[in-house]
Amino acid sequence: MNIIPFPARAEWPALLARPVQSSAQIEQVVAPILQQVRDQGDQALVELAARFDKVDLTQTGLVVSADELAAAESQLSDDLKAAIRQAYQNIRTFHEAQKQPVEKIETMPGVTCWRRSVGIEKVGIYIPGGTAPLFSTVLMLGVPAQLAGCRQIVLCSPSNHPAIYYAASLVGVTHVFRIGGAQAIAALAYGTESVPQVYKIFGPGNQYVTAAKMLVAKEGVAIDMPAGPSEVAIYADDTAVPSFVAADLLSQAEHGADSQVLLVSTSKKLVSAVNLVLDTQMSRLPRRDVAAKAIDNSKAILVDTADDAIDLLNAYAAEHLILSVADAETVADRIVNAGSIFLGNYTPESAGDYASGTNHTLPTNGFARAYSGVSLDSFVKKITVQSITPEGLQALGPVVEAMAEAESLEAHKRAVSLRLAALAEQITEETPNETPR
Ligand SMILES: NC(=O)c1ccc[n+]([C@@H]2O[C@H](COP(=O)([O-])OP(=O)(O)OC[C@H]3O[C@@H](n4cnc5c(N)ncnc54)[C@H](O)[C@@H]3O)[C@@H](O)[C@H]2O)c1
Ligand SMILES: N[C@H](CO)Cc1c[nH]c[nH+]1
Ligand SMILES: [Zn+2]
Repeated sequence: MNIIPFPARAEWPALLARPVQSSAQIEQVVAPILQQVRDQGDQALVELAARFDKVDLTQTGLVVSADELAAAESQLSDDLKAAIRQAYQNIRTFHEAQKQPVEKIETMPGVTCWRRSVGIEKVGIYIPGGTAPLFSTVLMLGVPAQLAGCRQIVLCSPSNHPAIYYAASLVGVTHVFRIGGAQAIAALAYGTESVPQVYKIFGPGNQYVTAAKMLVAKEGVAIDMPAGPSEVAIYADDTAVPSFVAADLLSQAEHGADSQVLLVSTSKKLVSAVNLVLDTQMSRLPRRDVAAKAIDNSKAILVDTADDAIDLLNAYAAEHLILSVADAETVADRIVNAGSIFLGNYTPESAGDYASGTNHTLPTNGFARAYSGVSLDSFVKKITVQSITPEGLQALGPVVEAMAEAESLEAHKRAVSLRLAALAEQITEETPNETPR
């Protein structure tokens, strides 16, 4: 990996930029795909699958049948099924704990407000499968969808790996389609003869998938967030183990040539040791060509102080941030921009990718400055409810009347005034006339 001395702040934006195509370039490819699916529906999906995925959907069909889903179980080893079930359980436990009890709040006597969480009725989950069948993503999206009570969970993936189908059954997916890329996002956004239109689209994917999500979001379909090519930043000092650091860097580099990894350290010795093992480890990877390209896009940055490292990491806003430093928890408290943080030498990023319980669908390309990763909340809407007693309205009404009048919204004011007048009349009727003696 290229070793770079601590750069001047003016150089940070260029240095920390991800190796992705510009949005204008990628939209030129993706926009016509979206339009084709919108115009031609299923026929476009068949044509685009042949062009980009080299599959003939007229032979296999677009829809994955209930029988195919059920057959997946017998195609997996018992060990893999047990691992998937354990991951399912951990992810479920972590996401279930995100449920919040309904709390009714009295803002004034007689004025009560609360929020109800309601699962989004129809959601689409995209499962990447171009270069690797990411069945772990089925758990990451399906578990919170299931816990939220989403009624329709529509899964699209270009991969037909049985583990995707096995995990889909575990999380209660309702529809499965053999489609990938921008065309799958378009099908979920607009609907086709076979694919139901959904209200919100979730899931990671390559640059085409991510650009398609961003484009359909402009047209009113909700999306989780931009979750593009994977990345990791590692902040390591002399307490880090070079072979662990190298393995963590390669774990995200092997996702794709457009991935990026970053090593930040105050120790030249550590960086050199990591670089040495990195080459050896990389040469043994089946996906070494992909990883090597990602490593070419990557950097090791030498910093003078911990403060510089923390500033740089906050500016980078990594999808994943590993802190392999002596005081990892203290450093973590000072991180304000990251998708997910991994503390200490024995918390590999892969644990979060598969099975610790946290969600691996995370913002990339600096979007962690403003977005969170997927959680249970991503799959629910919060509906606010309020209830006001007559006494409550007598106290609150004049506040609303004064504000409505100042905004020149007479009907708003009247909606309160009429009720206050009716209450005043009732009170007069109910009060017995006092006869003077
Ligand atoms: N941020 C996250 O949370 C997260 C999680 C998991 C994976 N990822 C990332 O997801 C990505 C998965 O990418 P992938 O490619 O393996 O699978 P993918 O399923 O995202 O994309 C494959 C699809 O891309 C389309 N495609 C390929 N080349 C194209 C072209 N030239 N023009 C138009 N469309 C084209 C094809 O239709 C294909 O089906 C990786 O970059 C990985 O790092 C991110
Ligand atoms: N690292 C990916 C998120 O960027 C998630 C993943 C799935 N499988 C392996 N890794
Ligand atoms: Zn990964």
